[in-house]
Amino acid sequence: MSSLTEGHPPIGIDDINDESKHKKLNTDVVERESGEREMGHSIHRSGSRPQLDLSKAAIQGNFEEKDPTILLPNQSDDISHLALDIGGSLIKLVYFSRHEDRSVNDRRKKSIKEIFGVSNCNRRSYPILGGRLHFVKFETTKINECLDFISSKQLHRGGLDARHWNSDAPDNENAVIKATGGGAFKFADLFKERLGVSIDKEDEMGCLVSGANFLLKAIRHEAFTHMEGHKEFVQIDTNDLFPYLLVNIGSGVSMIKVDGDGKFQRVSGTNVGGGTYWGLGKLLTKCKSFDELLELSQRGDNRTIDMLVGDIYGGMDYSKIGLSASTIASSFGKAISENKNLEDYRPEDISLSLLRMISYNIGQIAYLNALRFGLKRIFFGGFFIRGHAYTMDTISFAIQFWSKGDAQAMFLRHEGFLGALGAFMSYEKHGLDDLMVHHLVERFPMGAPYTGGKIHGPPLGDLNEKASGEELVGTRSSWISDMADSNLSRDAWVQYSNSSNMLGSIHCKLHENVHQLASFQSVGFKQKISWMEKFVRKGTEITAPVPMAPPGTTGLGGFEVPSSKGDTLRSDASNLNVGVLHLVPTLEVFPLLVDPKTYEPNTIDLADHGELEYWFTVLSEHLPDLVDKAVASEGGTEDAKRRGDAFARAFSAHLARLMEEPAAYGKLGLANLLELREECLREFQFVDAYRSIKQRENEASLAVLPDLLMELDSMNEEARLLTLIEGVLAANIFDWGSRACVDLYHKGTIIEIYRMSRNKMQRPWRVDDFDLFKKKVLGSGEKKPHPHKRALLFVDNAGADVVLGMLPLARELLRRGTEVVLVANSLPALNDVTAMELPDIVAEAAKHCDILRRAAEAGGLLVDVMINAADVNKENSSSVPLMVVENGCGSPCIDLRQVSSELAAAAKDADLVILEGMGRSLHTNYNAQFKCDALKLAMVKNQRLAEKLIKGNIYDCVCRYEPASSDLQSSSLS
Ligand SMILES: Nc1ncnc2c1ncn2[C@@H]1O[C@H](COP(=O)(O)OP(=O)(O)O)[C@@H](O)[C@H]1O
Ligand SMILES: CC(C)(COP(=O)(O)O)[C@@H](O)C(=O)NCCC(=O)O
Ligand SMILES: [Mn+2]
Repeated sequence: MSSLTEGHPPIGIDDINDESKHKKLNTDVVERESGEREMGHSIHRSGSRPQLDLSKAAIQGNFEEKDPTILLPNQSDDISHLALDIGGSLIKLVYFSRHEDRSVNDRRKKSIKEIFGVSNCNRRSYPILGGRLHFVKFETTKINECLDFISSKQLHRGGLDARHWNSDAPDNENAVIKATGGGAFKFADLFKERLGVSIDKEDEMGCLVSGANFLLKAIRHEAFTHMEGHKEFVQIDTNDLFPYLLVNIGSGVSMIKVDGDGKFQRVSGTNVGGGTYWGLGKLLTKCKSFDELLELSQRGDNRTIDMLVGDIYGGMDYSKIGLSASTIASSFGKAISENKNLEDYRPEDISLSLLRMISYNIGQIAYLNALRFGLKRIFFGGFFIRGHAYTMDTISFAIQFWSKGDAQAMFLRHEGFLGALGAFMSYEKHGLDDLMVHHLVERFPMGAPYTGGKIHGPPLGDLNEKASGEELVGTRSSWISDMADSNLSRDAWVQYSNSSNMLGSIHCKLHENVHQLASFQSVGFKQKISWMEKFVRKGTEITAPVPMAPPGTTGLGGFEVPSSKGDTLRSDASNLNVGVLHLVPTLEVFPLLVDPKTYEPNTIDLADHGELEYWFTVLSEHLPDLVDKAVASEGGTEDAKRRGDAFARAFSAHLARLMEEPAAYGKLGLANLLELREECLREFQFVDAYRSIKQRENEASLAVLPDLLMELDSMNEEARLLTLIEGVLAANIFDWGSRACVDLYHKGTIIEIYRMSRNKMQRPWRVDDFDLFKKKVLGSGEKKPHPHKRALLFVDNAGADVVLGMLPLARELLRRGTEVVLVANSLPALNDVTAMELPDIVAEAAKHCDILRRAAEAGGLLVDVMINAADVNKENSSSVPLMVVENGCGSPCIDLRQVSSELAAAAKDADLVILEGMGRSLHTNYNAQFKCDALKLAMVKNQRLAEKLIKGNIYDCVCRYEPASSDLQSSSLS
């Protein structure tokens, strides 16, 4: 909007929301990209970072410069494109980064592709690229910082895919960057001079509109209303989006009537906008930054300076025309009658009066234009809004007031980035048009600062605080050598396996007492040695404390429950409200959902403040234990400790931010919080915090599995089915994410409780549809039902949960002729088993069980050297297959709107879904309805949830069976 307001005063604060704020701009940029460690997983939604190609790295420009840019000429980073919106006040930058498919050579995957016919080919003539969209802003007065940023990230070089995106740019010589805003004209020469690129100018209004249309169609929680402090996301019906009024409040204000994609008209505008507030505010209050000015307004009282209706009418309302005494009659009007100078007014009051004046005025003009064209919906964008509650409330109030509730003001989370996004969209064949809501996953990295693959402390103490870049960067020479020495992870693993064995044996000794006690007990009861007794004796292997870093080394004793910031300014919207958009074209909606439109994954609504506070406390209190596990999982090295601290600080900062504004990252549910924690661990390079715990639990469980299977085989089918379900429920107690369970582990009693609940599980369970399920599987009387064709078993935890619970159940289904697909996480989360780990577990189990062996062979799970999955299938055509697919996520919960394409393919022939565990079947999907039969199994390991959800107690069980909706109809008809 620079065309409306030229000649701005210098502006104080710069913001880089890319991954965080950094003072040391140039070096940070390179640092943060250098931290990639191979995760060893096929990554759908990872926070992984690419390795930098450091060859021929050289300092660009003057060596004596404080923060010289380091050029990595051979580093493509697969950056594909960059687009800019250079406004009067701020430069907005949207760039895309792509990562190569790093999927590992997973034998499971190959056979899955054969079986389900999943292919990597895209039907389009050009593919939608998987990758990430980043959003960054700079002050226009600091354009050089922006150029440095582009240059250090090599964004202007177009990367490998430049030709693909822009056929006019065969090489960097003629590189062209799409840009909009007045600065695209004003600074074109500077771009040519500094970066050697030409600016391709795009129409500003067109960009605003295409940016807004993209966001409204593709981002689930983009638009929201804000009234009296209450933020509510609006579900946009993409088929009923137009027409609407788009009001972009930048330096100046544009009002655009939007009738469709590319169909719009700028119908009005005003020169009294964001630039006016900031410019006038700066003169009147001597504020140094926009945020300071906004913060002042929060403590202001505009009545000291505004002339109110009451001031004119002697304290009375002017009720005849509907004006109350407190209505502003004239902004700043009191200043005329009082004999005061500027210094006599509080800057706080001035700022508030100015903010209200401008917001009301814009609201009123917007309303008049909506009225003029009969538009009911008004979307507000532009950085003037800055996610600021009071500004939004003021505008909403104005629209509500003037339209008498007829029109609605809505705001956009990517408020200021509409134009830049639109410019990005103007590249031909960007593929974004084809993206659907389920292809996009938004992540909120904290900006882990890397040097040479190491994270140097947390970047943030408080989100309003600037990152202390200094401590992150050593001298220039050490910085370069750090970069060259970035491959530390292998050594760390070797070190870890040695030290963990040693510590493990010490702990074994410490726990010998518990061990002995357990065996005495079993002798005392004079029970014959059953698999359970063996398992109890193996108990020390399971409950022994995990090797930990020496106490106190993580430097974090406890974590205060984050408290709301009260009336201070919310953290800068652009720092954390807008994340990095991951474009994952392989994600799909789970095809067995009855109605994906009304599906809501979360069971607990965190909009309830009491609920929010409770879960925040739970997560905060779990943090020290999690950090210990995470640090131990990386060998307890100094580097791991530092990262542990950094992770804890970053996650606490997330919690604090969300406590302050729960909807800051979109609609917040418990699943989002649990996933955020895992993502945050990954950002700080904790690949799998519970790796060794999972391993030892798997081993202990596999050792007793043959005996369990024998015991099961001695039962009749009715008793067996019940025992199997009991087994799943009881084994769900092995959960390292539950505070109560972790306490049981530490006391060494978890196995006792497991044994107890397994030996005498009390039916009826709190939710008990077992008889219904049994009827469906076994039939009643003479009538033998058809077996299910294919069952999807969403498995949960490693160890007993999967080995002694879900695998035996899978085996029973296989034996009855049902194909079984084990659905497991793509990435680790707590102690959940992953799809990568499952084939080895199955292979081990198959050694002692023919049913599992044949099925696993038929499913291509036992083929180490894949000959040809098709042949294997032919050979085993008599066996129903057991398969493993990844679910596409790395969280203890699952959002079925975004699952892997292989899961979606496997679901096509499935007629039974079994969801197991608290995360997948209670926190999420408890109320999900499926087109096929569904069984939800979990032990409730949290007292509050038990009370709330099932009016029961901790350790109560849920066995919820819901037949396919068509079955329901036929049974109600008969
Ligand atoms: N950190 C900031 N620095 C300057 N202005 C800011 C900042 N944050 C929000 N603003 C507000 O945003 C306005 C610029 O909004 P923007 O949408 O970027 O418009 P433009 O394209 O005209 O620069 C400023 O005039 C000011 O009111
Ligand atoms: C993280 C979990 C959902 C994992 O449970 P699972 O899905 O493994 O059964 C669960 O442990 C949980 O909700 N924990 C937090 C609550 C608590 O500590 O009581
Ligand atoms: Mn779990």
